[in-house]
Amino acid sequence: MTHRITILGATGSIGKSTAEVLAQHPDRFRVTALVSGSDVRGLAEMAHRLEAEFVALADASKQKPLREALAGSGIASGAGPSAVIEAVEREAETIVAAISGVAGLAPTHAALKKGRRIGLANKESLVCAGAAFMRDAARTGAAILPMDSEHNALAQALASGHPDDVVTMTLTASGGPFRTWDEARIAAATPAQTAKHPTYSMGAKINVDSASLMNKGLELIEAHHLFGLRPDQLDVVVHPQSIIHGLVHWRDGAVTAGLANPDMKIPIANCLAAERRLTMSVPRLDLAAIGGFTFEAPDEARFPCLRLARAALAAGGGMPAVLNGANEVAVEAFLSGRAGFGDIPRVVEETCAAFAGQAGYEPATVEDALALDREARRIAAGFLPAVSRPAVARV
Ligand SMILES: NC(=O)C1=CN([C@@H]2O[C@H](COP(=O)(O)OP(=O)(O)OC[C@H]3O[C@@H](n4cnc5c(N)ncnc54)[C@H](OP(=O)(O)O)[C@@H]3O)[C@@H](O)[C@H]2O)C=CC1
Ligand SMILES: CC(=O)[C@@H](O)[C@H](O)COP(=O)(O)O
Ligand SMILES: [Mn+2]
Repeated sequence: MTHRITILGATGSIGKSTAEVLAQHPDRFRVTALVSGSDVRGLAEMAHRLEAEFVALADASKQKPLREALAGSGIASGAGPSAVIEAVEREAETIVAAISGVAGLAPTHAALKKGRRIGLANKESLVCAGAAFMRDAARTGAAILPMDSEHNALAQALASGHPDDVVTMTLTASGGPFRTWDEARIAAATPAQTAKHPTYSMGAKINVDSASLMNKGLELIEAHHLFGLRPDQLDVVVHPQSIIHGLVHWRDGAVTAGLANPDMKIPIANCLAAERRLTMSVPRLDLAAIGGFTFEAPDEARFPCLRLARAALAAGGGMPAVLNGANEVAVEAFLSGRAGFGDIPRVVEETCAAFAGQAGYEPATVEDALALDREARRIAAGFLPAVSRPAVARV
């Protein structure tokens, strides 16, 4: 039977890697729908290539150019929030959730409410609304398949034993492009420098998160929700080679690790497979060629975002949503030149402190979590560096 796939975030790094996996199995998969933000040309080109049934852009102003780009193809299209929901609700066996940031939460949640199988790359959905999201998944029967490389490796390692026998889990971090830099150099880093990830080619936002180690903090929160472990059962080790992605430590002292070359096609293929694994044309892991693995403890003094994320996880309730919203505001400002790299942890810390009085508040629904996200963004924007205004000239 052909397996129908919908990709949310189709024109991004994960979306393109998913298309490469599908291209290796043209008889097995069919594309129901593709969704992106505003990239008309990229989406139309992909829709033609993958013979999608329907495409949607979140940007409602792009309806006309999208229709023109698809003219004569027979591919239906729409633009704006209702078109995105239409894409999600069309019949498909698996939805790949790969929109960047909390913008992915509402469409992913709409897929979850339909009880779909979800390949979840969009970690921000779980960070913002993890408890409500997982509760709704259990209620609707939606299967959440971890696509993030560490969580995918952990899910595979976990399958070798009983979940009640897990003592701890370790997530590995590449350490990012600034792993060996001193504090002052990190604080002055530029967007172009964050784009030089040592082991993966990824989108701009996750590149910044990886460079600040916020990505690993978000992943601890993601693991907490996916695997139901307490914060003290989750830790991080820096492993610059990105070959070991996650380790499960069992009660008898054994450790099961998930290894693979750093290539997102591998976890994506794992999520798209059914009972049997997909055959993938990817380079085989060659340990002798790699030569050695190294490990370091993460340095939370140089990378305070990891400490802040751990604190938000420990605080629980809505604090991870606040952390995530503040981080998105600060990262956006950094990427557009309105803030420095060193402003990111400061804005996140000040925003989390501003919400300390509401530490016990747990958003009961995804909508409540989104409301908290909006409020956190409003507060975080006030902590961004003041826009420099030209001095009034003497007349
Ligand atoms: N890249 C990677 O290797 C990994 C990524 N992830 C996670 O996967 C997610 C995607 O990352 P990545 O692929 O790198 O990101 P990219 O920036 O490369 O791609 C983001 C995608 O989301 C789309 N998009 C942005 N805003 C909206 C919106 N409001 N509505 C609909 N679509 C939107 C973009 O469309 P457009 O092009 O039109 O702007 C694009 O297709 C993130 O949550 C990230 O943390 C997890 C593990 C690894
Ligand atoms: C590929 C993937 O899963 C990313 O989330 C990756 O983890 C980023 O690398 P870092 O380990 O540098 O955060
Ligand atoms: Mn990851």
